[in-house]
Amino acid sequence: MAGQLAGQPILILREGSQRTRGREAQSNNIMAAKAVAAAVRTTLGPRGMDKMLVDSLGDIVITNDGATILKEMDIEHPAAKMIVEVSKTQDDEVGDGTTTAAVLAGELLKNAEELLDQNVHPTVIANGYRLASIKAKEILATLAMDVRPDNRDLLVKIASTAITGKGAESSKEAFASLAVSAVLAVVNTENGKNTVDVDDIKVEKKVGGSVEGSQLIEGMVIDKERVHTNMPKRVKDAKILLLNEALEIKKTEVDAEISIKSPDQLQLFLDQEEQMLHDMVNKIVASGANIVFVQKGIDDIAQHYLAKAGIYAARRVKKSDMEKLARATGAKILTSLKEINESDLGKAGLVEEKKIGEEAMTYVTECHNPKAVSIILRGGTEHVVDEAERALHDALRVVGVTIEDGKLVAGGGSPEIELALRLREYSATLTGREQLAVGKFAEALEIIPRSLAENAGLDTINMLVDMRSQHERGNKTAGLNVFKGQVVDMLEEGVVEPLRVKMQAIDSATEAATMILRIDDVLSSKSAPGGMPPGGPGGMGGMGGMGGMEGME
Ligand SMILES: Nc1ncnc2c1ncn2[C@@H]1O[C@H](COP(=O)(O)OP(=O)(O)O)[C@@H](O)[C@H]1O
Ligand SMILES: [Mg+2]
Repeated sequence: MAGQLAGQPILILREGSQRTRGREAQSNNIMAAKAVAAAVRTTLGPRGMDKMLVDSLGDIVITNDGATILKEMDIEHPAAKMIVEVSKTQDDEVGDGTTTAAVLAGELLKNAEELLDQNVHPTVIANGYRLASIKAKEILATLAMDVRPDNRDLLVKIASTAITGKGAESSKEAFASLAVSAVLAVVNTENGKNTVDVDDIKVEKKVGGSVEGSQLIEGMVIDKERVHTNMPKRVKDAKILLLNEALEIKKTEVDAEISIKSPDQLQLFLDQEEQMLHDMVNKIVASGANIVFVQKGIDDIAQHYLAKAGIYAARRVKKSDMEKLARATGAKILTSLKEINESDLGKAGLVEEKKIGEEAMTYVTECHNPKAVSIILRGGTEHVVDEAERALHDALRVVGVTIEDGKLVAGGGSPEIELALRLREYSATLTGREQLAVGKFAEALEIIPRSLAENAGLDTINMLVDMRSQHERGNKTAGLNVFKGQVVDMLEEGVVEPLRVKMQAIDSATEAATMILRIDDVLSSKSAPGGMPPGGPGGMGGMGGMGGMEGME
């Protein structure tokens, strides 16, 4: 890269660096971002298709979830990565609407390009988009309806909308109801404000059975069995010790030498080891604990003594499970047996080993903290259980968000059509070129109902025209029944979503689109990972089994 000053070329970038500027840089970025959006667009809605993703090790993920698809795709192009970020932000903030956000961002950029072609300056477009998004959120707020935590039916509808088309289809109602019960169990109310942390809900996956066999347990379910068959299977009034230390003697270092000269000495050495283990167990017995969860290992001899003392013990318990057990039972996680205190023990009414299918698990119920709940997720194969888990995640998050905000909107493309209509009216009140940008923003929103129709194999133009005319007549919740191919009232259909999902989708899509638009210079050093690939625009590495880049317009 060389500039020209008094005939003397000035090198400002290291040799081998790449640089694209101006309109070319914009086109590159927009094309890459659009390609990513197009890749997930066919999954949108209840009748969207699934993607099969194959990673470099041959592991397969089959999913309909936008955030998961984009996360698994090995994307290199920097602008394309920004679209991936959009869906990640959406997932972090609200847990649903990840495809919507990415698709909307792609469409905003596509429409911006049309304006760029008409020589509208990117800054003007970005400003117009910003104005439009503020207005859109204002209008959206007026479309929202109140929902109270005790309106269980409505919450079930929200959960069920979130999981429509996500593999849990056959048992949608039961699954949605399970999600609602779980979330209601963990709601925190402080000063009249509800908060939900879905991490309080422990999801334990178990392959086998069917999704309908999934169940809610009031308490913790730990995927571990007791270590010794002589231990009790069922312990009432459990006093629980959580230990992050191995109940083992640290093995002597390989190069340390112990010189044992006679059989007596060896026996002495072994006796001593056994004594140390016995002492450890005695400390536990003295504390009054009758249940021990150990994050590390338990020596055979220690197991024997624990069983003799009538203590139920499980080993190699996951760190995250230890933390959840601590919260559920009020126990402290001890790092050493030295400082053991009765007050460090947790409490639960019942701890027992139960079988799920073939495998034994530990159930900790009637916990000290009644808000501890677990869901045991069943499904025929690993792929089914994994996709069910993603569906459950969406359901839990949307119900949680709705309980926190108390606001919902109709789905099925109805809010987007209404917003498009009203934004067009709003654009008429503006002057200058921002008006054009607001108009394009309105148009971009219609990509959502359009994709819902397209993915259902419906006549897109007819459906859109029908929806628009219903909204013009004041039916604000008219949307698409994708199964019947009719425009109907989405509230009556029970297709409802949290307000926050739509708000966030508009926010993050606008933000990413305007950020990409403002870039007019891409400098990438040769070796930087994630730099502009030599292939030029849309360079995406290893798309796995995605079948390349379909739907590039
Ligand atoms: N039964 C239904 N009928 C019509 N539209 C629906 C239905 N259920 C969900 N939708 C719509 O599908 C869209 C969400 O699709 P989804 O594939 O879950 O993508 P996202 O990742 O954006 O949540 C929303 O616009 C929602 O309103
Ligand atoms: Mg969804």
